[in-house]
Amino acid sequence: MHNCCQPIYPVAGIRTIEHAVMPTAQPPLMERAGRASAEEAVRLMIDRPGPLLIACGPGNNGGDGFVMARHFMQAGREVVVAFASNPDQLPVDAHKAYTAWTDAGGQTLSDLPAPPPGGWALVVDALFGIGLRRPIEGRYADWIRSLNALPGPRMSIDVPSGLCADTGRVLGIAFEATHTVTFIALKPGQLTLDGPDHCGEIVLKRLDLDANGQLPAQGWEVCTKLFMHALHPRKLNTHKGNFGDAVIVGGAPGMCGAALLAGRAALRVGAGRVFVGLLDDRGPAVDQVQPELMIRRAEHALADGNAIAIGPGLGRDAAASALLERALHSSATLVLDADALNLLGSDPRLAQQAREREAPMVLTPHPGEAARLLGISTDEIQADRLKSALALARHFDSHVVLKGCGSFIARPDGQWRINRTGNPGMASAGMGDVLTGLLGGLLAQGLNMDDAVAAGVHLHGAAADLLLTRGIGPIGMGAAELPDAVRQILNQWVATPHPPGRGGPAHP
Ligand SMILES: NC(=O)C1=CN([C@@H]2O[C@H](COP(=O)(O)OP(=O)(O)OC[C@H]3O[C@@H](n4cnc5c(N)ncnc54)[C@H](OP(=O)(O)O)[C@@H]3O)[C@@H](O)[C@H]2O)[C@@H](O)CC1
Ligand SMILES: [K+]
Repeated sequence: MHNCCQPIYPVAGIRTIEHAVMPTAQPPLMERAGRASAEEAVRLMIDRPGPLLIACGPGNNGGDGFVMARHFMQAGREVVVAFASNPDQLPVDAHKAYTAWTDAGGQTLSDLPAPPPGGWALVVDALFGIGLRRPIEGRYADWIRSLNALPGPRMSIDVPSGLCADTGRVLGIAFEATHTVTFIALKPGQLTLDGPDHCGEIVLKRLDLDANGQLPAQGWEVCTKLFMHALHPRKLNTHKGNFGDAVIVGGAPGMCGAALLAGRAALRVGAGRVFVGLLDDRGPAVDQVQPELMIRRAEHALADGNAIAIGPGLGRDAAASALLERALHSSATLVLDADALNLLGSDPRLAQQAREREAPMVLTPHPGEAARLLGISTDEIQADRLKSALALARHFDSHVVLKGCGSFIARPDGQWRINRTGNPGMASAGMGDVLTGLLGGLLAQGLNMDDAVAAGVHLHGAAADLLLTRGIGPIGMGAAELPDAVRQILNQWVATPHPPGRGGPAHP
């Protein structure tokens, strides 16, 4: 669990911070970055004798690699540096680092050497960092392919080469790191899409800079500190009326399970009463697993709650559309998911009503639903998930959760968050319905939208992570298994509101 929130900057923000501090920074930032990388490498090489291999590229990322190499050589460790570029074309700082390396007696090889008999103690990728501008091909692609095939730990400096630091897209081919040492601040591309698969464990080295002090961040990592102030231990003198009424609307024929899953999640997150409105006339009158749920016909349920979550298994027929229209005209706080989003994407009139709605609302699309809402392809959504989430939040003037690896929370004012809990066990049917129910249940209890969305998304992933520790998944993890884990985690959080975690600045 992360209990401190880190600011996250796209490349443009990192550049702004660098330019502000570079002229006066002593020691220079590259010296700090190279030393910090060396410190981390030492940790990874405990009990691993033998030389380390550092592959240096044509820019300042390569410069970090030269500084790192120098530190190891001065410490008496054997280092092999591969560098295929013209040193005279290195940028100023990297050229200084190259010269310091060769002045200290270091050499470079223009091609990757064969591994020594006992293998490399560590393979370091200092080819490209935040300056990657186009897909990698030719010699560097061959290098990355060879490096990825080597056994043992693999460390990337700043960003795995080939990974777009802004979007998490692989441009051509990307280094598959087991560890990434990143500088100044986290970057969005490390935390979403293909970023987590390529970064491995991420270690942040701030280089003694206060990024948020230099440039107030728009984006933050979701952590418990963001929302714990809104979750309180229960007083003794309480009753169900203190914890709100959540309404789930959905469950067309063949899809009742989706609405029930959402209802169960709303109960387990603490809603006082949960009503499930089903469209299917022949749907169950009672949920045998969770008989606490009050099941009724969808059109009768809408009036019951202060928070309405509409969409799970809703379908897209005229009855579904009419229910959505009624929900949009209600004064309840709304969660829109699944077919509610598909209806908005296909009916401009409903979309207009959603845009004009004044009461708080959150949309929780997966990439396919987001694509329908914006009238573009799923690939275009995934090409820049942050940009897509922010565009949706602006368009609908509401909070948006763009689900997927590294779910983004976007606000209409351009602020955003990214969540790091969760695991691939969640790539299964019904997980989105559970999130919808969690949000409905938290909003019914009176949490404001910022707190409810951050808490719901974080809790959703943390519950799946708890199941993983019990050997449940990732393969075969079921959405119905999540609500009980949600209850366990939430009660732990409330009992211990400030669990120990990494150090670092608190979110303001
Ligand atoms: N600035 C600072 O103060 C600090 C920076 N730091 C470090 O610097 C890194 C950023 O350095 P950077 O800006 O030099 O970019 P970097 O990632 O080395 O790549 C640029 C080079 O790659 C080339 N190139 C790009 N794409 C390519 C491709 N597909 N295939 C082939 N070539 C390609 C590009 O060539 P060009 O596009 O100009 O032709 C250029 O030569 C940052 O991640 C951190 O590690 C730290 O020391 C802290 C202080
Ligand atoms: K790199």
